[in-house]
Amino acid sequence: MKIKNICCIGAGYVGGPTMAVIAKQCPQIIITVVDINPERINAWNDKNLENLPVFEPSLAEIVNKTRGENLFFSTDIERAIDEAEMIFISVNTPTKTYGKGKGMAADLKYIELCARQIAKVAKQDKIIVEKSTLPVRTAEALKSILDNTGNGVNFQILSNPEFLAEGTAVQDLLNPDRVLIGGDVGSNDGNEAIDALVDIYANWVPKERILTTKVWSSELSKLTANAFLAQRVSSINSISELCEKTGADVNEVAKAIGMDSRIGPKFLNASVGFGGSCFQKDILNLVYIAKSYGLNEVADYWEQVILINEHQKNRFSNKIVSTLYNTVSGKKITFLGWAFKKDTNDTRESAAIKVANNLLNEQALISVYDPKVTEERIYADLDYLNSRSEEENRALLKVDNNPYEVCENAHAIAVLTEWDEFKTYNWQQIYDDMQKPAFIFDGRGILDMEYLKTIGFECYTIGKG
Ligand SMILES: NC(=O)c1ccc[n+]([C@@H]2O[C@H](COP(=O)([O-])OP(=O)(O)OC[C@H]3O[C@@H](n4cnc5c(N)ncnc54)[C@H](O)[C@@H]3O)[C@@H](O)[C@H]2O)c1
Ligand SMILES: O=c1ccn([C@@H]2O[C@H](COP(=O)(O)OP(=O)(O)O[C@H]3O[C@H](CO)[C@@H](O)[C@H](O)[C@H]3O)[C@@H](O)[C@H]2O)c(=O)[nH]1
Repeated sequence: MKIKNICCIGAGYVGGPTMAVIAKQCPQIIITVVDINPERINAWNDKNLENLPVFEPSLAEIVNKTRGENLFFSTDIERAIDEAEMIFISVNTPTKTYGKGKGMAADLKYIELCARQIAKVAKQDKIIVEKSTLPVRTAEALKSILDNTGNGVNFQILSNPEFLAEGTAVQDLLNPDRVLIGGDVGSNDGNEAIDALVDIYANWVPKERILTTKVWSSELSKLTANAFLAQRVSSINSISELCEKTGADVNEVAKAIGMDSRIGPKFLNASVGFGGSCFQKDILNLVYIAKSYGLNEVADYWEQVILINEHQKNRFSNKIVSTLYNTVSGKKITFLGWAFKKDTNDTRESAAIKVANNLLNEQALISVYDPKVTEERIYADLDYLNSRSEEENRALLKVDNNPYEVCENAHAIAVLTEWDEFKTYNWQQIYDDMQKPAFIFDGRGILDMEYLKTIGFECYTIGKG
């Protein structure tokens, strides 16, 4: 079966870039990305490409080329569902904030709403593709809703988890390490559905990189991949603390172990802690699933990855306070970076939020500069914590869009995101305009500390004794 019309429900960080790349690589397929949030859809349709809701290198060029040709963004969800032969579900699956599994399990209410809407509208057979990250065996629940509430049409459910990382989304989508497709491999209809999705990816992904599995393996592989990646970050971060005590250098340790081909060099950058919308949420979900099967040792093992990450963020803010003579009350501390990593405007679970909150609890005055994150977003992140009133957050934390002004009169600078531009600043000028001693805390290990010391900065880098 050759797919000619695709609908993607959810126009977020995954739905938008993923569909833009499929549209670019498959001009023969019409793709409509729909969302319940009209502001998001308007932003995707904005003539000014600067206003797209997701910033990713090269994304605007691809949207510019495909939008209005074979890529469409719309709020008319029913129509898009009706017209599509294949529907990707790419809605958010955040950690539950209420009820059973609160703070651990994935909240599947948005997924269920999608399933019910598809069931209501669909009048012809459809292939449903889970693009969102879901707990293992969600496909079963989806199938039950679709079959029991639908109009008697046949639904095939595939799991096709997305492995793109933000900041490199377009590159990752164009050149994925692998594409994973789980389906009902035991039935003809299941295999036909799998083949239809394989055919789409085969337009640009070499066949040997398209892996087909049972649905459950595919769903669980996504959670497992994120758990392994985050585990590497927590492992090196735990060693960073030991480096600081012993005089070892975490970069040297990372290089030395990474040259072992069994370990490999990637994902060994010590940092102020991992952020992003996925790692924490997906590991908590894995822990919850393990517990729900009574596998307490398995759950405890993975939970430790999160605990080390919390510790690393707290350790960084504690270091700032202790270095600044045990008080930051009334002192200006400048944050360079707020996004959870460079080359994205996404701030979900960014380490900067937790570090800021800790320092605000100590009555610090924080000023933030990030090249891509808006003031509105930064305040929304802080307000969401409910630690203090909105007025207090605005009084204690300021946002500045000039990197030099934001550092003026600061007692300390903290680097929270590894944006490349921070490396090329005129650090002498920044030093001259700061309070003395001028402290700098590099939470990302990107600055040339030897050079900064010659200027006169008092320097701290994570993992350097
Ligand atoms: N962000 C990433 O880098 C990434 C990578 C791989 C996988 N994932 C997974 O992909 C999924 C989506 O993540 P995201 O970052 O794109 O989330 P997001 O919050 O950016 O986007 C989700 C969108 O879905 C919309 N939505 C929710 N319910 C809807 C409904 N019933 N009908 C129509 N639209 C609806 C929301 O309005 C929102 O715009 C999650 O499961 C996530 O774990 C994310
Ligand atoms: O050596 C490293 C590597 C990463 N990080 C941090 O870890 C977080 C996550 O980074 P990254 O994995 O690059 O970005 P994400 O967009 O969160 O991507 C992860 O989460 C996605 C959502 O599930 C998956 O699709 C990707 O494969 C997976 O890498 C960020 O805060 C990074 O700064 C480190 O501190 N040190």
